[in-house]
Amino acid sequence: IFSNTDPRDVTVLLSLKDQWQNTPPSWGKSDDPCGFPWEGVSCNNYSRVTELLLSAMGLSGKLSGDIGGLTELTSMDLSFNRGLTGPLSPRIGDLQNLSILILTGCSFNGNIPSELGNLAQLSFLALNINNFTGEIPPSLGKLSNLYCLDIADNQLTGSIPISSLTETPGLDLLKKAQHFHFNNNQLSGQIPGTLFSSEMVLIHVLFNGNNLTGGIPSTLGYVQTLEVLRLDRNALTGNVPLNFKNLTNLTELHLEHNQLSGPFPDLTGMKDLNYVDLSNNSFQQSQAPDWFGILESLTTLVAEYGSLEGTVPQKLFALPQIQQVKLRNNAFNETLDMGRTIGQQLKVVDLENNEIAFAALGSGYDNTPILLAGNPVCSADLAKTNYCEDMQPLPPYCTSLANCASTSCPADKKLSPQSCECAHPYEGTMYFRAPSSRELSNYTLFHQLEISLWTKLNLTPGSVSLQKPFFNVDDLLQVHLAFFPSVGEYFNRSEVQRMGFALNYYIFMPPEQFGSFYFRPFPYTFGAERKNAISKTIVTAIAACSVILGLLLICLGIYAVRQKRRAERAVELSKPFASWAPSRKDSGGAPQLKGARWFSYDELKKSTNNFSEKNEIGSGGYGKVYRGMLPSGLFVAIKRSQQGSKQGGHEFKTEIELLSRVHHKNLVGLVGFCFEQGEQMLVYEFMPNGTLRESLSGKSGIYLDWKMRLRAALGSARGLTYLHELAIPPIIHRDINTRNILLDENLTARVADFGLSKLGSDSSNGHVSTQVKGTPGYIDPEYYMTQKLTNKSDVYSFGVVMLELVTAKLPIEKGKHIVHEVRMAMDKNDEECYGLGNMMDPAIRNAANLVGFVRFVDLAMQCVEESAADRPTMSELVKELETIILQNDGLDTNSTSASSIGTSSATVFGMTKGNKEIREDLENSGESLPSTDFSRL
Ligand SMILES: Nc1ncnc2c1ncn2[C@@H]1O[C@H](COP(=O)(O)OP(=O)(O)OP(=O)(O)O)[C@@H](O)[C@H]1O
Repeated sequence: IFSNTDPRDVTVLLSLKDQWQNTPPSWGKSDDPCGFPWEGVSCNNYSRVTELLLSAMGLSGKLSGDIGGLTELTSMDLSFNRGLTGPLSPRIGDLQNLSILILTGCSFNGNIPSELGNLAQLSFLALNINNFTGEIPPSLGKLSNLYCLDIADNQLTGSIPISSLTETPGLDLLKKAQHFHFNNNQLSGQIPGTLFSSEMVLIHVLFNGNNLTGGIPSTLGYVQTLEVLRLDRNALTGNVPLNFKNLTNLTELHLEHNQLSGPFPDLTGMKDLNYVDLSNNSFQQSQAPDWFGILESLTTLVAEYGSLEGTVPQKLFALPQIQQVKLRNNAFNETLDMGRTIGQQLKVVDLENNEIAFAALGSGYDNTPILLAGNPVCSADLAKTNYCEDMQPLPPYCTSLANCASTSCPADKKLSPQSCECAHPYEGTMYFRAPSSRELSNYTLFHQLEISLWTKLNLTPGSVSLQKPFFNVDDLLQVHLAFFPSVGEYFNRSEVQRMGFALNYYIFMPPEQFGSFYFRPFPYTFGAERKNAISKTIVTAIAACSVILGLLLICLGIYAVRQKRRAERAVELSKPFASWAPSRKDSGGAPQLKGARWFSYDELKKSTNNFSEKNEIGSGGYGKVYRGMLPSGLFVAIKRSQQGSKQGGHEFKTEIELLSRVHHKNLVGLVGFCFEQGEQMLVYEFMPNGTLRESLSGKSGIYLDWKMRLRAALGSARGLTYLHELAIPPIIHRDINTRNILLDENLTARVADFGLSKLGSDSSNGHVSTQVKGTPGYIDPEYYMTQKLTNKSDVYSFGVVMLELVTAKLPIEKGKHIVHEVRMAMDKNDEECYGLGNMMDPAIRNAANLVGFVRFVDLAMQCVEESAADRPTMSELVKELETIILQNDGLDTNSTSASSIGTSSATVFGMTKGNKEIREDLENSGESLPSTDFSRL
């Protein structure tokens, strides 16, 4: 029997299936996990399994050595399957192609196998939240490509291994690592001085919650890239190194709950520091340092249980970002004078249990709780005032169920805030490591989080419930979340998998104020399994048929009522658009569109021949795409959103307002939109010559020679430059790939699909408030890890596009990433092909002279530099591409139309299409076009 799966891999998967309980229902339904896909299994063109993604599937059992047989595996994610137990087999070290290994939130125990050190490709290793014991294997130091090492929340003991002269490896060799997450273990001994050096690029060093002793090594001060440093809750002694003040990129510093001594730390140079906690140490008695009043980014200053004396500096309260000043249990003893100007964001000043005898408090900060209980002033001037009482904090935020009146649900279900119906939500806890706000009752902030969750997880607006946020013992903001299905009571497996993936792979990014996070889902019981149980009961209880029939009728009744409610809800949801229809006089809510117009549903229906299959030209994340012809004869591409991808009315409005403002010859323009009869459609200019990918794969019949590829690169780079630098507000595309670069009738490259784009940030640090997924293979690894989105993330994706132009290969083929492959193959001594002879697209390899080839490849490789700071900007890229094009016979760089190069008839082998040809296509396909339309041709 023909099978699409390599028999070796079938054997391994069958063995896993036997060892595990609760595998997805599709497992075992066929003997061909690639061909008749088993959920969570992905394969390459060579029938080998490359991905095993089974996060939060409720799996239980062991992971035996058989897994070592999946030798082409590049990604394995078994996270949050609490039932997975037992030790990790050393054979995991046989997975030579593994790049991502995520076993977070399972119950694996025993030692971390030292064989993991053999996985030379590994870039992401997450073993956190398990029961691993023993020491950190020094062999992990051999993982020279490792980007993230997360072994937090285990029971690891021993010291942190470093390399030695006897050639034992150690973690000091991990020069590419950006994340050392070792927190909440039982690690002991000193933090080795040689662990850190100036060559390292660490962003997060999380060593909190261990038993580390000795001093903080001054070498940490050399790691200039550091952004978050957590050494709290250890037993560290000695002085804070003097060179700490040079860590100018640090945003968060936790040194609390240690036994540090010496002078109070000097953090003067930390201009980006926004959160600092130095509480519960043994620093020398001193006045408050100068930096209290000069760190402009500071939001939270905590230095409780110390021996600061003298005055609390006035300037501290005037810092522009300051929200919390927590200095209780110190020895401040002079008059408290907060001055006239206080920061707009100031939420709490806690100075309880100091020795303040006088306070000059004006009226400017009536709304800021100032806690002074336990100071002499409370027995004198301020006695019996609010300042001296225990303040009751406002209740924390909870998603409102006020609309659902007093509806209650059985114990196993919960009330959906969106439909007010009882359902089985997908639940979990989200932990935020460094939120910039400490306000737990802030409606706007938490509601924004809900909106970003339902938008990015493709859920119905309002279907996220967020309960009682609080700061836990680790000072992480902990939030309970429940996601409700849009239809019915249950999510299906692929929906749960999709949400789990988005939340665990940082594809979802919360609003900027929340910063980095991790998510721990609760096990989910799927509806189908329940139904199975029910159906067995039915079989054994055939005699009760009539009762069941009766029940069914009742269900039908309930269904009808629900449908009615849902319809009412849909009407309600579209209310913001009621004023859009041109017939309405009220234009208060009308979108501010520039050059795009409103279409009625009937108009678009007619233009696509009733959305006929023949008019379908593709489909993507948003929904199906149809070709349509307007009465004017203009061809358009109509993107019709499918059920899951519909947005809230206001969001849709904001999006089209944004899209309609963007006009550039290298961008696919928005012609209009439709928001009617429950439909959301975007109408774009039609690009008759398909996508760049279709040209490179030969599918569209359009052959692009070297010069045309250069033009395509320049054109799309110009389009992107416009988005980044000229659009107001600036836009980061976020999903640049060769499917989103289209070719118009002149073969000019036009960047499309801003559906995933959101407003770029005006601020230079490039944070944005929401995040969306990009396309695997094109996603900037730095963005992926840090969740900080900048224009440079587009530059990375564009670099991948440039490599595709050279090789015609997909960015990930046979589990290998194009960037890595090109980097390995590059050979500066090979003047002609730069070492890429075997990788180049044969269609251009044999051409006589590829002028500027080496420069082009170099440029592409700069774009895909690991660190965003090393990549060029889009406008720099445009200049470089123009220079390369000029080298090519002094071509006119003003034309970015690929066909305008050279003698077009000689270089364009395939037929390119213009409007006329499309019409002919339609006629030949026998498709009926509205006669009125035809007469205008
Ligand atoms: N303006 C257009 N003109 C012509 N064809 C288009 C146009 N826009 C999209 N298409 C076609 O429709 C297909 C689907 O496009 P769409 O943008 O919805 O998805 P995608 O970019 O392939 O994937 P994703 O939504 O995941 O980014 C494209 O591959 C392309 O063939």
